[in-house]
This record gives sequence, C-alpha cells and structure tokens, in this order.
Amino acid sequence: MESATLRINNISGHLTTSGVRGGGQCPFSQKSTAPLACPEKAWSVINTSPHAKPNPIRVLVTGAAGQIAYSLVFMIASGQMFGPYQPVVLHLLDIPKMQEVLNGVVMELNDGAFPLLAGTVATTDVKTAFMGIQVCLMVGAFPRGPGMQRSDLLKMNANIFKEQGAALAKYAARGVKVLVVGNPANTNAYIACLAAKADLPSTNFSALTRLDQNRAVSMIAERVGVPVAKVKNVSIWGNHSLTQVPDVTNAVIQDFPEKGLTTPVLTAVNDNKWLEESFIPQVQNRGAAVIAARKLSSAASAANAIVGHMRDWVLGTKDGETVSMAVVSDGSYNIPKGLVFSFPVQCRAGEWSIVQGLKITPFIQLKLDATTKELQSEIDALPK
Ligand SMILES: NC(=O)c1ccc[n+]([C@@H]2O[C@H](COP(=O)([O-])OP(=O)(O)OC[C@H]3O[C@@H](n4cnc5c(N)ncnc54)[C@H](O)[C@@H]3O)[C@@H](O)[C@H]2O)c1
Ligand SMILES: O=C(O)C[C@H](O)C(=O)O
Repeated sequence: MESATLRINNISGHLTTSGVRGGGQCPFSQKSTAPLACPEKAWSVINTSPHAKPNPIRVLVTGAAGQIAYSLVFMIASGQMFGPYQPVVLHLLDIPKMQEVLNGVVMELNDGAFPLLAGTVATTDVKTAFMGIQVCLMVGAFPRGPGMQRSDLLKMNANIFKEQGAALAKYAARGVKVLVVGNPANTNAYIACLAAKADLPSTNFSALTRLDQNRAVSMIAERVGVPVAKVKNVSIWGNHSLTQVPDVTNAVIQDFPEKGLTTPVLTAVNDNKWLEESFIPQVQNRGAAVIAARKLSSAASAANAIVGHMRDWVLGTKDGETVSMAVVSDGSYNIPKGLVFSFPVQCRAGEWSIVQGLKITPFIQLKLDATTKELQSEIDALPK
C-alpha cells in the first residue's frame, strides 16, 4: 500500500513537486540481505546494509529537463549510483521555460514506482533546489553543436556556475559532493569552487572525465580482444577537451584476477604507433564524433559516466584500481595548485586521493604540459 503524499504545485512561476512515499520510510523491495562488496570503504552517509535505518540523501540534478538528465535521474532512482539500500530524494532544477518538460520527468519518475525514490523536489527556484543537498550533479548548461569546441561555451555557461557555486555555499550541506558535467567542465568546476571558496572545501568539487576514461577502456578492450571489465587503470589526465591525455602507461589487462595475473596494456597492444596516432586522437575527438552522428551531444553514455564517477566516490574504488576524476590540484605531478585537473585517483570512505608515484613518460609529459597550458588560458579568459 502506498501512502503517497505527492503534491504538484505551480506557484508564482516555480514548479514545486514534492512527495514522500510511505510516510518518509523507503519501502525497500529488495529481498537480498547481502551487504555491499566493501562497506568499510563507503561514505558514512550511505547505507550499505539492509539493516540500517533508511535515511534518504538529497541529490540535486541541474539541467533536469535536458538530455543527459533524461537517462541520469532514472539510473539514480533505480539505485545504480548509491547502491540497493540507499533511498534518495531527487532535487531537480531547470530554467522556467522548461517547467512543463520538468513536470513530465517527474510524472515518469512517479510512473517508474522506484522503491528507492523517497521523494522529488522539482523546481526552477535556485534556493529550493540547493537547500540541504548532499550530492550535486551540475549538468545544466548549454551543450556545443557541430564545429564548436567546448571552450566556446565558456562565456555562455560561466555565469550559471558562478551563481550555483554561491548557492552551494549558502544552502547545501557542508559535506556536499559536487560533480560538474556542463562544459567546459573543468573550468566550470573551477568557477563554482571559487564562488563557494569561503564556505566549502575545494575537495568537495570535481568535474567529469569518466566518460573519456570509459571511451578509452572500450577502445583498448576492442583492440586487445578482451571484455571491458578486464581493462584496468587507464588514466585520463588534464582537461575534458581536445588536449586531454589518455594514458595507458600504467594500465593492465587483468587476465586472472583471482591469481593476481595481469599483462601491461602496452605489452598486450604492442603497437605504440597505434596508441599515439590513433587511440589518443580518437578518445580526444569522441565527443565531436558523437555530435556529428547524433546531431546532439552524448547523453546516455554521459549519464552512465556520471553514475560511475559518483558511485566510486561515495562507495569507494576497488583495491588496486584507479579511476579518473578532475579535482582541484594540490600540486601533484607538478600541476599548478588550484587548477581543476583530471588525475588518476582512488576513493575510500567518501574521500578521493590522487594516486602518487605513477610513471610519466617524456611523451606523456609533453601532453600534460599542453593540457595544463590550455586550462590556464581558459581561466585567464574568464570575465574578471
Ligand atoms: N563532461 C562530460 O563528459 C560531458 C558529457 C556530455 C555532455 N556534457 C555537457 O553537459 C551539458 C548538458 O548536456 P545535455 O546534453 O544534457 O544538454 P541539454 O541542452 O539537453 O540539457 C541542458 C539543460 O540544462 C538546462 N539549463 C540551462 N541553464 C540552466 C540553469 N541556469 N540552471 C538549471 N538548468 C539549466 C537547460 O534548460 C536544459 O534543460 C552540456 O554543457 C554538455 O556539453 C559534458
Ligand atoms: O563533446 C561534447 O561537447 C559533449 C561531451 O563533452 C562529450 O565528451 O561527449
């Protein structure tokens, strides 16, 4: 029996949809009593056991009426981001002219009857959207079209991140984990972090390069002829742009994980020319290739990458495995402090840390220098 108290109000231009199902308790339908794989690695906010009191977390998706969100919100509601024991209240923000579409997204969320969806707050009001949120997925921004570079969006999108960075500082939970997706993602994360600087630590902020990592993993798996799950520790360094650095120097094919047997990707591919002249440019240009084919930027694969990024951040990465996240540089690998730069990281207990001591070849170092320079020039171009 569902004692839904769903209300849809359209008051003074603000669509506010809120509902708490089952009297605030998430009606778990999962029969499994198995705890998550490594609960000791999870952020303390996340329920990793079916026996814990269900305590919904508040997750904001901005740009909730857009393309990426149309995959993302359903993946979150189905438990793919926070695991099978963690209920969510979805906060959904878009701009006033998208109210009607946002309303439709809420209808479909309700029609999905997701057991983990404890409520929705759909709104065009920034304060309502950011109030008390613990996870913030900043998708809302204009996408590029054919022939554009992501940096061409800087002027169009910068103000969104300035305003929303300030809203994070004012209204969000102090431990809020922020993932910027809207392009140019690294510099938008830099802007949001700067706007919140006095109130939130810079370690709360990140930008998405997981899609680039997934693209690179998929290309290596295809080249070597192994399932994608066997390709580990491919890194993306730097900017989510044409200068990004897909790097397989430290990557392995996990042949027999139970015996700890691995083969370096460099050995398995055994073709440096292909890696340097085909693999790297293909990963760098994949976003543009999708736009050319779809006439729209990647959306479902972006949603999947967002889920992977946040899931690893809150639930922890597997032992010995690295993932790529753009985070505020602490000076590691001589990357200037403060730049939002993609590094290989590991996550435990809700904290990321940059993997230290990885081998950087002279070829990769030249590329790191170029992507650093580009990020600095994006920041120099910001309106003062
Ligand atoms: N980092 C990545 O890997 C990656 C991957 C794919 C797309 N992207 C970027 O993500 C962004 C969104 O892509 P999309 O395909 O969903 O675009 P979209 O145009 O389909 O959706 C964007 C939504 O954001 C909304 N929006 C605009 N301004 C807003 C504001 N101030 N507050 C809240 N919402 C606002 C729009 O109304 C729209 O509904 C784009 O900038 C795109 O380039 C990044
Ligand atoms: O390429 C784009 O503009 C969209 C996104 O950043 C992507 O990598 O697919």
